[in-house]
Amino acid sequence: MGVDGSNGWQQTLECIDMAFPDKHATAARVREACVSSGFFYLVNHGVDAELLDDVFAQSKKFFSLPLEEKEKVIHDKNHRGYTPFEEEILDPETQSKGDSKEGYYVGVHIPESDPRSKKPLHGPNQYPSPDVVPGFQETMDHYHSELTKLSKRVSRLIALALNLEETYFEKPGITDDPMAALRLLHYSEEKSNIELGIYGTGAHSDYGLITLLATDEVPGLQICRDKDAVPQVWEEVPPMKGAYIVNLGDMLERWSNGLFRSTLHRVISQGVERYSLPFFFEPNYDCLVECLPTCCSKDNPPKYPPMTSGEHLLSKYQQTHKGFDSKKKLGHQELEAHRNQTTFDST
Ligand SMILES: O=C(O)CCC(=O)C(=O)O
Ligand SMILES: [Fe+2]
Repeated sequence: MGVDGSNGWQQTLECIDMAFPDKHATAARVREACVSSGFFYLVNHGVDAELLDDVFAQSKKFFSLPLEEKEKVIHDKNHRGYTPFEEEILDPETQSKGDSKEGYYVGVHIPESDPRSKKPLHGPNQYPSPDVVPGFQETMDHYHSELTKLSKRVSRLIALALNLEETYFEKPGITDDPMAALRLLHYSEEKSNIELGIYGTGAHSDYGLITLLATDEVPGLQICRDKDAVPQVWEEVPPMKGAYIVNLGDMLERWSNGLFRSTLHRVISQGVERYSLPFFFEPNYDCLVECLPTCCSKDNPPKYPPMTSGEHLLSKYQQTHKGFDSKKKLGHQELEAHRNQTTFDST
């Protein structure tokens, strides 16, 4: 194993060109990628390069503020706002301390007056004061809306790749009220050390439908195609300027009965600062995720029990973030009642 923790070899990931005119040919390549690694690059995606540069610039500005300023927008009960260094620990069994990164969540802005704001993880966004980071809110809201549109376009390719109708994931109840979250990430200069359990981001798979990740040009992301291999083989995913790195979340793995992979990944920091922007596109809170009829049969029964998107996200956030407690929002009984309602609604 190399000093950086990689195993020194690498297979190139698929690079999907969104401008390619034959969508069925593109979907076939997406299928290959989803089955073999659960990761692919995305180019010609239509997101304005200047907008992306602005988001990185605003993110740098925010993270360079003094801690006391950042703590004014510390993450709230809906998981919006600032998460300090080491607050998150994605792989507690392997890590000796939290991830060497700080973050900032921007979700779908739902005003308190909207009844949906009563649901866990739903509510207004937090933003730093415009006097402190001018233009932050406008830039982030614009980028969030562009990435929501792009995620829907990618979900169409994924639907075709699963032999479903193109708009399957856009049907009412699935992603028409998505829990889409943009996260700004800043990794410190702390060099990762596998022996000591110090990681930029501990090994994990993402939780939802898809993640669209933009990174700066500093390497560090690694994937492990087979989490059960002994020893695990980690491959680097080099940064590609202007491209997104798309990866699949747990919910897609469950929908597809394990055919499409939600692959383990981590960040090994090289001793230099790094900035990245994952955009997590998650189904509606109440969406029931269960094996698609086209992905199971008598010989291939469903491998996972059904669950709702909201339940999965809440349990993951509780496992990985020190300060997260969604029960602050709903009383336990209300949460139970809400769950029962959810299950009833979506069957
Ligand atoms: O920073 C990166 O490159 C990856 C971050 C990541 O995997 C995540 O936030 O889920
Ligand atoms: Fe991730």
